Amino acid sequence: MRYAANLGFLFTDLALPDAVRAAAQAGFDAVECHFPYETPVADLRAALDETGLRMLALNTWPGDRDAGEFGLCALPGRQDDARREIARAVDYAAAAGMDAVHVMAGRTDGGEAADACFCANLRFACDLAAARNLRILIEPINTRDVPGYHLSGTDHAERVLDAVQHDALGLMFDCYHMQIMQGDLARTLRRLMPRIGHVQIAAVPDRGEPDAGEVNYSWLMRELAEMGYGGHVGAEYRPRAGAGSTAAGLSWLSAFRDG
Ligand SMILES: O=C(O)[C@H](O)C(=O)CO
Ligand SMILES: [Mg+2]
Repeated sequence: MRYAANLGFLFTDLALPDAVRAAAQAGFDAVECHFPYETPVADLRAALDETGLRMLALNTWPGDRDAGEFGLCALPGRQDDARREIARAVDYAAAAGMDAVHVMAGRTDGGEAADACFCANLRFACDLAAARNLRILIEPINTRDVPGYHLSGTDHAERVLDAVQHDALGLMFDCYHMQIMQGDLARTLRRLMPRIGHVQIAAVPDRGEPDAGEVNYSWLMRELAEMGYGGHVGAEYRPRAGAGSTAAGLSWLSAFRDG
């Protein structure tokens, strides 16, 4: 299995280009990020070119997090803001040579208006992304960490994928969120494999290094390979000893690879 360092949580004591270099030094096969927008894309490209790593994906802008926003794309009445941020994310991802954009839904009342808004913005995003040879990802996020998040389970994600019906649209299956919300990870991954665009892991319940907690990821990664998943697995966890100690907590990487 190939592993990507999620630089939204790993090596965050470093500027993004240097975090890319640290991830390469640590032996990751790729990187992914959350919100790179303050980093000039030329600086990021230079680090990616220098290390030979690909940056797999970024997130659309979450909005005003101090005001409780965590995504704009399912918020009725915010279509202009959402589509501006989708366009910005697609432009940045294309310029950085990425594969995908994770379109963040946001906190809503969960009603039909929010879902219609989300699907319309996803169609906009998929058309924009497909023209740049990018994919769009949607990710169910657990409502214990993010109360009210519009997309929090795979049944709803499947309804959205069915409603949007676009080849560019895929499911980002974050095992941390899905273990909290619904469990049954292996069977759900196997059933949804044709629709999976990316997989992420972190320990449950503390979201730390994945070689601890209630999920046996060493076993699950072997199952994922057997299912035929050919993508990277995103290590999207918070190092227990702090971001400055990311490298010290990477014993799981070689252990998982050695199977
Ligand atoms: O938090 C997550 O798991 C998502 O992948 C994300 O990046 C939202 O910031
Ligand atoms: Mg995630």
